[in-house]
Amino acid sequence: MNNLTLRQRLLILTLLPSALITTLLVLYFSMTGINAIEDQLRGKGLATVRYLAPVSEYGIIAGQMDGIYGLVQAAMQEPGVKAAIIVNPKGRTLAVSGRVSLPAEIIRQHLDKPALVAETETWIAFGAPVIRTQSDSDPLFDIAGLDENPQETIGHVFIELDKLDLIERQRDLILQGLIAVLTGLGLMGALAIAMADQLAKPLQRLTAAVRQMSAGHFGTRIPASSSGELRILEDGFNDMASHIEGAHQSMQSRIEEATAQLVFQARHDALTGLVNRREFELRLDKALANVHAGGDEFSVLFIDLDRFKAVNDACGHLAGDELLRQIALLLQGRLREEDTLARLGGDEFGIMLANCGLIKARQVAQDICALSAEYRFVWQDRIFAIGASIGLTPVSRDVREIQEIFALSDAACLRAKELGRNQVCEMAPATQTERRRDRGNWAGRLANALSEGRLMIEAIPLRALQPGVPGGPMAELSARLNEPGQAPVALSALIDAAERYDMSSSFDQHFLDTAIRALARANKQHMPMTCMVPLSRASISTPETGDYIAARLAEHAIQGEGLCLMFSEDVSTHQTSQLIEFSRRMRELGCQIVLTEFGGAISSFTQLRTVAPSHVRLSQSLTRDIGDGMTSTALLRAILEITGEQQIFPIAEAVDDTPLLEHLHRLGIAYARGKAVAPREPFDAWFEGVVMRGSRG
Ligand SMILES: Nc1nc2c(ncn2[C@@H]2O[C@H](COP(=O)(O)OP(=O)(O)OP(=O)(O)O)[C@@H](O)[C@H]2O)c(=O)[nH]1
Repeated sequence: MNNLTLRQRLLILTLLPSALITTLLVLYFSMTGINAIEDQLRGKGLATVRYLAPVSEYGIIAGQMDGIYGLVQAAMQEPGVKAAIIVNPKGRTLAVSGRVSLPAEIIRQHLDKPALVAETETWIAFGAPVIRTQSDSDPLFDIAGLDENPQETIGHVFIELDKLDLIERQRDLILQGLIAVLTGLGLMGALAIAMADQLAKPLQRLTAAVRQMSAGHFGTRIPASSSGELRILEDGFNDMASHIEGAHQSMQSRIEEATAQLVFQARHDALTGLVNRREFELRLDKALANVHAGGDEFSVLFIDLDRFKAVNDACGHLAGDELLRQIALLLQGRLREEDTLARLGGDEFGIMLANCGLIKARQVAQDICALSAEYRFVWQDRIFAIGASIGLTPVSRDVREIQEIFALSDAACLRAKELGRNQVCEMAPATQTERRRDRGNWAGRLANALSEGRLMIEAIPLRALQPGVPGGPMAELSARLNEPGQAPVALSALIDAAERYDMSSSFDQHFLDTAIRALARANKQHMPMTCMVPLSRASISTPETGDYIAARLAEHAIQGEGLCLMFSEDVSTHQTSQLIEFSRRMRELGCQIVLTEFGGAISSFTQLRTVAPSHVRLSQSLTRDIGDGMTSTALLRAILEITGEQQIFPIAEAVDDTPLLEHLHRLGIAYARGKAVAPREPFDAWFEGVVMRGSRG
């Protein structure tokens, strides 16, 4: 019963009792009808013999066989009579008509009065005595003995009635009963269905509408077509649905607004509203792919403002921010719609000049130089002159990946600074021949640096800002290539070169060896220590990296505890499955994973679940504007909440001044690194001084 719908239940409840009552009533009336027909037949039989007996008297007494025969013939004319017999007192037949079924012993029996004498399924027989009655004429006939016995039985009459007619009528009666039952049931069924529909249909509509609503179709409404309480329910549902839909729509639009804002923030710089470095990289990537596909070549400008720090130092960061905003407008004014202007960080801007060769790009860069030189920044009663050092790179098919554009433009910009600022320097991508030569050069330089120990490993110390986070000496490993007579080469350029010339694994192994050796020594002395080792993209893809780490840990008989392997968020986005597998293996060894550049994009949050890092190093774009940037603070708070729930420690980088450090501490950031924490130093010096002797930090 529980599985039945409301309509079915209503139908059962109304139909079942009425069907029962109708059937009983019809049965009762049919049975009464059948009995009446039987009584009628009996009455008719008795009446016939009652009539036949006296009229036969004279014929029997007078022995007029013709008369008696005439009587039985006449009886046969009655409808339903199948046989008629007149017998003498001894049962001998005097006259008979029809097909007699009565047995002889019944015919021979003596009857006192008219009675039913026999009955089968197909016929019924009645008999009556023929009694001699005294009449006025009797003495004339002088029949002997009449006086003495006036009630003498002088014979019997019998008639047999056919019951077929009776059966037929009974059958008709039952059939009529059945028809009555079925008609009644049909009518009641139709009535019950109409009633059930009237009640159940609106309720079914309501149920379906509630289901639709709970499935998220908030526009669902039902026709308010019922009356009474059902109408109140329908109207109430529609009102409720309207309210829910309204609330949902306003919530949805707020979510969409917030999402759009987040997406915008993830792609734009909060201070200037320009696209940020990440978005700039994406657009460069797209444009480069287009060049490789035969599309237009383009040019890239890297701009580093000159003497910007002086504004900050003299008038504070608010003034510096205002200057950055004004410069953004100044630059934008010189560009076309199809060009992209981005703030890459600090006082650095990037420009992608669409469909623009070297000559045209040179002109734009010169114009920007001139504009920047002419520009004056006025803050309160002070006026500042700044300038722009610009690195220009024309991008052709010779460029293989955007890292090359960054390296070339960076180097060109640096050169412009070195040559006296406010000027344009160009760096064209290497041709195939130059590349081969360069490869030889770099490969040799890196190989020599590794074998001759000229690759200086440095420690960038970290400080725990919160009381509850794991403490102890902690440092991120970095490297610098020191070659005689050459400017030192920074880590990013080294990693770039190592990746480009397939030397990543030797490079990474050098880092790993340094860290694992130090961890083993610290372990022996029971000194706590954490080393964060940056690994290249290539290391993720090869299982050999995991094997190498496992082998080195085993060789020094230590667990991976204290060894944190660092990957940029970019690696985790593009090589997610490899990173998941790698981090699983590392966790088995007791090592931890650090994701860097975290929070620059929404995709970062997905990595938290898949990669399950122990630490995240926050994107500089999040902490740079923290002093006055409400958005960054809000974003940081959101990140802290999410990472806090998952026991992931956030690290802030480039923390160069004490106010920022204090601000981060107040916000709840777990660790910080930068000039305000401790300067970078050779790893060995840090290890001996901070870890082994505990003299600093
Ligand atoms: N006001 C403000 N200052 C910033 C922001 N981001 C970075 N800075 C500061 O900008 C300065 C950039 O340093 P530099 O490029 O060495 O300064 P500079 O005076 O332009 O030096 P040159 O490029 O050698 O001429 C640093 O002092 C940063 O602290 C920011 O968003 N707002």
